[in-house]
Amino acid sequence: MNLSHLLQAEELAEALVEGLRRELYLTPKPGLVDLWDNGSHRDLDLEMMDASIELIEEYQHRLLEALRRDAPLKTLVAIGQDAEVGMFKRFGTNTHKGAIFLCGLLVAAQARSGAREPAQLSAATAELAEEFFALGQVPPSHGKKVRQRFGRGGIILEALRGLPALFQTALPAWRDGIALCGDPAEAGFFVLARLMQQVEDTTALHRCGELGLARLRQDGRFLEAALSSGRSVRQHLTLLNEEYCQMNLTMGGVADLLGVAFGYLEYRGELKAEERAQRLPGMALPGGYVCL
Ligand SMILES: CC(C)(COP(=O)(O)OP(=O)(O)OC[C@H]1O[C@@H](n2cnc3c(N)ncnc32)[C@H](O[C@H]2O[C@H](COP(=O)(O)OP(=O)(O)OP(=O)(O)O)[C@@H](O)[C@H]2O)[C@@H]1O)[C@@H](O)C(=O)NCCC(=O)NCCS
Ligand SMILES: Nc1ncnc2[nH]cnc12
Repeated sequence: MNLSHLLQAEELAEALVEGLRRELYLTPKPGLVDLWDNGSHRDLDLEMMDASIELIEEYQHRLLEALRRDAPLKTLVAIGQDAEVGMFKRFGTNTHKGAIFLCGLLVAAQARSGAREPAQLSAATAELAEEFFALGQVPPSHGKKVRQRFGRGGIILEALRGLPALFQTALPAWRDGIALCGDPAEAGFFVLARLMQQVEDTTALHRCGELGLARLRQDGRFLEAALSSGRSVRQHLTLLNEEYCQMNLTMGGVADLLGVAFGYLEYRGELKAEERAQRLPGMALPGGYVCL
């Protein structure tokens, strides 16, 4: 394995873990676990999600170690599957199932390709995903049921297309959000709003069917419009959270992609640069995350 590619992959892995934390602490988020509540998740809480991110950090170390010794793809897959099983055993539920896969794919694609630009990494990710899915069957899952029932692609199509939600939705959304709101914290919500409009979230579909997905789209559009016109969205997000809890609606796929997007922006130096420019106060949260 090329040493400089490997170093890039190590940096990316570290940034992705940071990104997942940033997603978790972004508050308020409808239906999702955040600093204020557990959203529509009776089986999750903040402490558990924090511990789950630590588990992803350990998983990334194992993955990087395998990449260092040029292990074949089937070994990387086994490490990912092991992390997935370990997560379920430890927490009794799926905390970051999508994130394990997305982070593993991105880190391995970065190590393989040494991609410098998003478009290159997207292409390398698509290529790796194709090899990955050619290796074997995905076990029965909520996502599988949803793909069969609603004909939606979920995380698998997302990966095979080279993560357009990250490279074509979230990255431009961050830059648009910064240009419009001039504030990294608000720009984070801007990314959330765009992802809600674009992602075929199989968690939302599994829980609430097409109506659930349509609801994400509609609320994402409203949020984007509100943020674009400079309105504060906090109160509205809090109301949405109450409604999502009543409907049992959530958006685990959007959450994972948001975390991965924050991580990738961090890796590219775009996130910290904006925060420094704004001189955001370091909060009493690990890593100085911002709670709105
Ligand atoms: C390929 C696999 C990841 C399997 O995917 P599949 O879709 O078949 O399985 P799911 O169980 O549905 O898991 C996919 C998770 O991905 C997230 N997600 C959903 N939609 C999208 C999307 N459009 N784009 C990206 N990501 C998406 C989502 O994860 C989040 O939600 C989780 C909670 O989901 P769920 O368990 O359904 O939740 P509840 O409704 O709460 O369930 P109940 O408690 O009510 O029962 C949460 O964990 C978030 O992370 C989907 O869950 C995979 O199996 C695989 O092959 N893995 C290989 C291992 C690996 O990573 N290898 C290394 C790669 S090199
Ligand atoms: N904040 C969050 N709440 C619920 N599920 C998630 N999966 C990833 N992040 C999540």
